[in-house]
Amino acid sequence: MDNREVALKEKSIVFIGFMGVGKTTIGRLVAKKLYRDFIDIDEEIEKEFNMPVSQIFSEMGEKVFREKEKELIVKKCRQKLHIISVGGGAFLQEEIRKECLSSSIVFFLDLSWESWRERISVIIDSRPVLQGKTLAEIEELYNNRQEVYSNHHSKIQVDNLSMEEIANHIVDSLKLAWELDS
Ligand SMILES: Nc1ncnc2c1ncn2[C@@H]1O[C@H](COP(=O)(O)OP(=O)(O)O)[C@@H](O)[C@H]1O
Ligand SMILES: O=C(O)C1=C[C@@H](OP(=O)(O)O)[C@@H](O)[C@H](O)C1
Ligand SMILES: [Mg+2]
Repeated sequence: MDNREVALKEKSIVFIGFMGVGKTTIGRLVAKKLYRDFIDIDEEIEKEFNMPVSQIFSEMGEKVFREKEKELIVKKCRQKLHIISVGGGAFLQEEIRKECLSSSIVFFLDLSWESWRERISVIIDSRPVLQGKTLAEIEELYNNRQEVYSNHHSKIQVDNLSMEEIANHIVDSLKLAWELDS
């Protein structure tokens, strides 16, 4: 076993993608399958402020949320062997992108706009960024965000796949990458 293999296997895995594509649920499933710790950055931020994300936005402002988001992601990415789901806006910050891409394996969960649209009612109440926007404005945000998500190591198209299928696919591709690296 050489050092390169150990390094790749030990790298943390980070899930990115637009709000609602499944980063939190898939990340948790993958962590369970790999017997690794799961960290959801939004949940960590909520613990720090002892309030839900919507309340942090309304009472303290988005800037405070984004600063804490950056601080926590940079800290957690540097630790090895974690499975980390970051919020959909995290990769807009260059420092976060650079840190995640250099220290971790970044998976982009890609869900088409057509499929995403069907999920909106499930997520809208807990995503302050979506509130007060028309569907056309949300679509514009979705399109504008795609460029930052193109910064990844691996992409999985998640349309029409169950959470179990997505998690299994990710675990299989990781195991293959680890094997090829050995
Ligand atoms: N592959 C999937 N098929 C159906 N529903 C899904 C799938 N992945 C996630 N969901 C659902 O979509 C919603 C948003 O998932 P979540 O993991 O919170 O997304 P994110 O963390 O990317 O915002 C949840 O209700 C979750 O159960
Ligand atoms: O895209 C965004 O700007 C945000 C996404 C959310 O996380 P999810 O992507 O897990 O929904 C959460 O961090 C916050 O509401 C802001
Ligand atoms: Mg999430």
